[in-house]
Amino acid sequence: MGNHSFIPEREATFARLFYLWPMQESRVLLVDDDPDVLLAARLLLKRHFGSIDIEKNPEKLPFLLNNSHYDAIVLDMNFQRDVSSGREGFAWLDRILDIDPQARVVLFTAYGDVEMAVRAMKAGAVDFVLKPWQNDKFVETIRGAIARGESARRTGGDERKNDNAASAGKNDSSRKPAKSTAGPSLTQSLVGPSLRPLLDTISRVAPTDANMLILGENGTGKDMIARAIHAQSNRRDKPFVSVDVGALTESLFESELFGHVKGAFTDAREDRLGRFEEANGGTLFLDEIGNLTLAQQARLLTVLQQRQVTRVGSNKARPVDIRLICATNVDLNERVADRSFRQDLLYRINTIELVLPPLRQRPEDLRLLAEHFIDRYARQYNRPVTGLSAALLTEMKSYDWPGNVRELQHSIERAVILAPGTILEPADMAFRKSTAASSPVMQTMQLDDMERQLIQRAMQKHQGNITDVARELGLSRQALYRRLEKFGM
Ligand SMILES: Nc1ncnc2c1ncn2[C@@H]1O[C@H](COP(=O)(O)OP(=O)(O)OP(=O)(O)O)[C@@H](O)[C@H]1O
Repeated sequence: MGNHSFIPEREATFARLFYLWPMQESRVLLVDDDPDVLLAARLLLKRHFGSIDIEKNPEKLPFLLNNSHYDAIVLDMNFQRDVSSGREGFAWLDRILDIDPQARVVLFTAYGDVEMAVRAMKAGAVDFVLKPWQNDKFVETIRGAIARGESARRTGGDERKNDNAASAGKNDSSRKPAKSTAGPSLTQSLVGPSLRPLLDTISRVAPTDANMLILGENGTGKDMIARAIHAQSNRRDKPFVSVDVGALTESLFESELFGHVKGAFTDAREDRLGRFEEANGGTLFLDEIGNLTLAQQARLLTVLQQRQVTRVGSNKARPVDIRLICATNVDLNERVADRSFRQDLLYRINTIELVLPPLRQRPEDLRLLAEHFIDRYARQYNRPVTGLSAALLTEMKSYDWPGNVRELQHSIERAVILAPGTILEPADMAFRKSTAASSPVMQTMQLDDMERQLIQRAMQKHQGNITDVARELGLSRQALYRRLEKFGM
């Protein structure tokens, strides 16, 4: 168990990575509207990477990316002090990936809760860094991001897109219709004995055009299941288009889904196909459907009923032929009961419902999943890791995996890169603090705990100066006061 020489060995492994990927030649771009953050981060990263560019204004991103190549981009989530939703960060992340789908973006956030991190990864970021940061962790994260990019370049692919196509559509922010990457062999990549009955159901319902609703927590494999359905359907040679509707802002929703014509609004410089039309003849996968506003639900319902879309700024309706698959991690029946989700929309999308249990409820899948990821990352990073110890498996079984398979995958990836031996041991894996957070109450407690610690640290650092603490944490002063009160500080 306790490997006390862990830290020096980790360092040794870093040295190996350093050798494999010459970080001294790497270029990193930091984008944050706080000049203090920029300066401090540059000071730190300068010692480890070739050159560090800093930029206060995210509007400059297109110019910078079109004129320089960066091996990693560190992007702030919240550019307006009072906003903690990360929306702006997500919008800029999308923009970066539109310009360069291979870009390695690490998001910076004071709100490093599990959900935000998971969303960030899903939206195409390779990692995230919590503010205030820990120096070694920050450097390690950037290093990992660069190393992965380098490795993907060498193997001629992007591992985000090779994720058995699971997150490819989401990460591929280029506007090209996501090609039907979900080949017939895909279901074989869905690892886990507990999934067998689900896969049997899929093979029966996939060839029908029935609308499907996939339910499950973040990271349980909903996207993979959607692709497996498409791969076994009669539409398999047509596009599979995946849209994270939960991440679309109110203003983007319509033009993203239904398209727009030139001149429809200021930025509409040319006609643009919406996702419905891109998916024509194929499958449209709408993820995070539970997050739609009532107005968005009404617009979506109309399109589904009429089976035609009208691009923003046009009055011509165009027919669309799509098979619809939706997914969500929220309880839609509860939403219907509290009237935040339309019952008629639910009935239209849930002809067949599939439920993906959280990873903590299927411990029998852990070993195979872990071995699957070890095999994959050992090959990808050319590391000699071949398996995991019984002790590690036991520990994995007692952990509750709040980020589900995605969290397991990322933990194994890191462990494979950093492990000193050929068999992964408990000391090689970074489990989140609590191992018993299966109830929502426990999860809230963890987040509260994390938040309290962040505030405490910032208060110490700025000797109780509320303005400085609020600025560092990306909070308004009022929001900070509310939290101080909540934590009795
Ligand atoms: N059964 C599985 N076998 C192999 N890999 C899996 C499996 N389930 C999930 N994964 C991997 O876990 C990651 C997350 O899966 P996926 O994106 O499908 O989850 P999701 O439920 O759609 O997540 P979200 O709710 O955040 O959109 C992917 O990289 C995928 O490759």
